[in-house]
Amino acid sequence: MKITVVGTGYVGLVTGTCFAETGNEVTCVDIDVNKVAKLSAGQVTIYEPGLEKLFERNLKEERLFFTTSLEDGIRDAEVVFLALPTPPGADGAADLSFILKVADQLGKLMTDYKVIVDKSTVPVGTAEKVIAAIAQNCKTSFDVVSNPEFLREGVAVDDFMKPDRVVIGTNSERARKIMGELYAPFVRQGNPIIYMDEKSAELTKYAANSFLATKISFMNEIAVLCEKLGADVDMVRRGIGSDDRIGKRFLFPGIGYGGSCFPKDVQALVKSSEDVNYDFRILNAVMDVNEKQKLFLLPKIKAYFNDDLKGKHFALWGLAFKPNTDDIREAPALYIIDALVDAGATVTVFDPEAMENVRQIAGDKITYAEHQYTCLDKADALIIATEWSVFRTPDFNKISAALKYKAIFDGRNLFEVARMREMGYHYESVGRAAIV
Ligand SMILES: NC(=O)C1=CN([C@@H]2O[C@H](COP(=O)(O)OP(=O)(O)OC[C@H]3O[C@@H](n4cnc5c(N)ncnc54)[C@H](O)[C@@H]3O)[C@@H](O)[C@H]2O)C=CC1
Ligand SMILES: O=C(O)[C@H]1O[C@H](OP(=O)(O)OP(=O)(O)OC[C@H]2O[C@@H](n3ccc(=O)[nH]c3=O)[C@H](O)[C@@H]2O)[C@H](O)[C@@H](O)[C@@H]1O
Repeated sequence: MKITVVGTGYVGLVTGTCFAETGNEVTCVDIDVNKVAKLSAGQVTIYEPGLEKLFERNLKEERLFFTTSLEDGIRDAEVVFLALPTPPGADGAADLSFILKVADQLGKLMTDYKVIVDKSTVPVGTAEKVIAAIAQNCKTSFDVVSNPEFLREGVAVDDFMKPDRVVIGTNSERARKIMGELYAPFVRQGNPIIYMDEKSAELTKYAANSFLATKISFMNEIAVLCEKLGADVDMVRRGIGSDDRIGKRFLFPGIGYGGSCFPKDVQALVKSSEDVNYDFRILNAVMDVNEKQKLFLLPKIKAYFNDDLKGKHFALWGLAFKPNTDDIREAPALYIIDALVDAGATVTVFDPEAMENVRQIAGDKITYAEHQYTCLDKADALIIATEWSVFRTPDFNKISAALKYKAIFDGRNLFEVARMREMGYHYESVGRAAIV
């Protein structure tokens, strides 16, 4: 099938590449001229494990194309995916201007029937708005389908190629058939295509992200309680996660959730609720807990340095909002850096993939280390913000030799408390006994 993907960011590029991988001819459209030039020249523009191999193969075998021209991009396409930004507006509602602008352009350009797919995360009722925007000028028939994406960054290719489920929101038999054919290679017995109406599909996406964010904030509150009661959150996590009604995943406490979606999608669902006079109390609490959790380590760090961080120098391992991605959107590390600098401290950072993205926004406010151990030079203490696997079994001899104080503040509970005690570290983490 010939398809188009409009927007070649994290979702669009993975979507386009994976649909090419199942034999479709895919044209990706983006307004970012540099991005399109790099992609056309064979350079992948995001860090996603496993993407480069698929990308290169499909580019070489001429199933994957890139253009800045929407008109060229949609020509002869049966399906057009919109994988455009839906950032939070000033009031927290999802900003649909990117989507509706392209919908308007499509209405003017389309010359034959197409299925237009909302792949982006959009508020309930957006499909109707997209239909209206296209219909204003469109001379042909078309359908609009809601097909929310559930991939996680860092495992995006795997998540797309082996989805737990595919959600298709449409009342059009014609569109349903086309989408069923397109997704057939991705679904098997255990992970079906779930067909529903557009509004339910739109809400499913927000409900999924919001529930996952709720699990995280719940465990972060349990972690705070563990510290006050002298319990161990790792034990509690294992104790409750063994109940398959709760499940083992998304129960890891830390310094809060970041990324481009949980923060914006929880906020957008709260806003959508307010718009229909509903006060979504749980989600307001989820957001409040998460905001506070980002700086969970700061009081511990300040207490260790007698509430005076002026002139102190910190090594910070981890910048990306989570491991295996270069994405720093809403990364807790950025909030920690700001708090340390505001308190008069200096910071040297290291991250396996996200350094350039941080350098673009933080510039020379901080310093950047080429290696995780040179990051420790002249540091008073080490702070860990992202659980990259390369940080999980470090050379503690190098750490203790480099740090002025044998102090580690671990926002992702990487190390065993007992072991840190044995090695004589001052070790503080989230929801577990502090080693002082
Ligand atoms: N990043 C993720 O892990 C996931 C994101 N989503 C949703 O997918 C949507 C896209 O997210 P990302 O891919 O992360 O965004 P992104 O910001 O990485 O990519 C968006 C792309 O759209 C392009 N663009 C903007 N205006 C355009 C236009 N008029 N024509 C063509 N291209 C245009 C931008 O240049 C950019 O390359 C959002 O609604 C997001 O909530 C859903 C699931 C996962
Ligand atoms: O809509 C989206 O963009 C995507 O958002 C999340 O995926 P993602 O944000 O890429 O990353 P996650 O692995 O979900 O982690 C999100 C945040 O939660 C944090 N987290 C995750 C799990 C956990 O147990 N504890 C925890 O603090 C991570 O550190 C990270 O900051 C969802 O998991 C995807 O299903 C969804 O498609």
